[in-house]
Amino acid sequence: MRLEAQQISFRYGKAAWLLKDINLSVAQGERVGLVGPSGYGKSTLAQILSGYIRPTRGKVLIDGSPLPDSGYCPVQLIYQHPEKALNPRRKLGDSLREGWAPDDQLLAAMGIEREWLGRWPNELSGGELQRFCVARALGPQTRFLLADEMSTMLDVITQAQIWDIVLKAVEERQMGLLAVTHNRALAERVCTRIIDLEELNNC
Ligand SMILES: Nc1ncnc2c1ncn2[C@@H]1O[C@H](COP(=O)(O)OP(=O)(O)OP(=O)(O)O)[C@@H](O)[C@H]1O
Repeated sequence: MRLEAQQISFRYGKAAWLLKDINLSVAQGERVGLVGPSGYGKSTLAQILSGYIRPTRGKVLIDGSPLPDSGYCPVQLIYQHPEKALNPRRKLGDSLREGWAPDDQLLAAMGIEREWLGRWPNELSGGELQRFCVARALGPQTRFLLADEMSTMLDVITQAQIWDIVLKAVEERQMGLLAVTHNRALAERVCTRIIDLEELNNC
């Protein structure tokens, strides 16, 4: 199984081109780091690869077919800002179970307390919310996980716990991982290959 960006170009409205003729591919079981300076379009590319925004030109393919228009997307994006990824009008337990129902073992491993499931998103810290977003993205149909600065806002111990869970899931289920980060040391530690967006982009 392979996630591919073919000749992706993107601009926000009439602004200058942000991404031009990007080609990249992530294979099943591969862990790829996407690095590059701030503002170069890493998050935008991650949103294109997971189907949240459509490229101005080019295609995103999973095993040669476009991403599904509806239903559970096999490419799951974990945003840098969990508060933007959760519906403020849904209790956390309902948001968590949108795509699948994580078991108690995973919730405990993620440090998610049962009592939090009945709370609203504004009643938890950013780090606590991010644990929900990670758990939600690890559904059984996930084939590719895109982690956009997933752990930046977490303390060092929680960062390590969450990366440990994610890397175990990636390994056990042979998912592909694309980790967007400013932190080259982190990319070198967790990834099998590193792509620099500055080199990939033809703007
Ligand atoms: N919704 C939007 N509308 C217009 N411009 C946007 C939008 N989102 C991002 N941009 C602009 O696109 C550019 C790329 O943003 P993006 O977040 O993709 O970069 P990034 O490489 O992930 O940055 P960082 O490393 O700082 O998170 C920035 O100049 C940003 O201001």
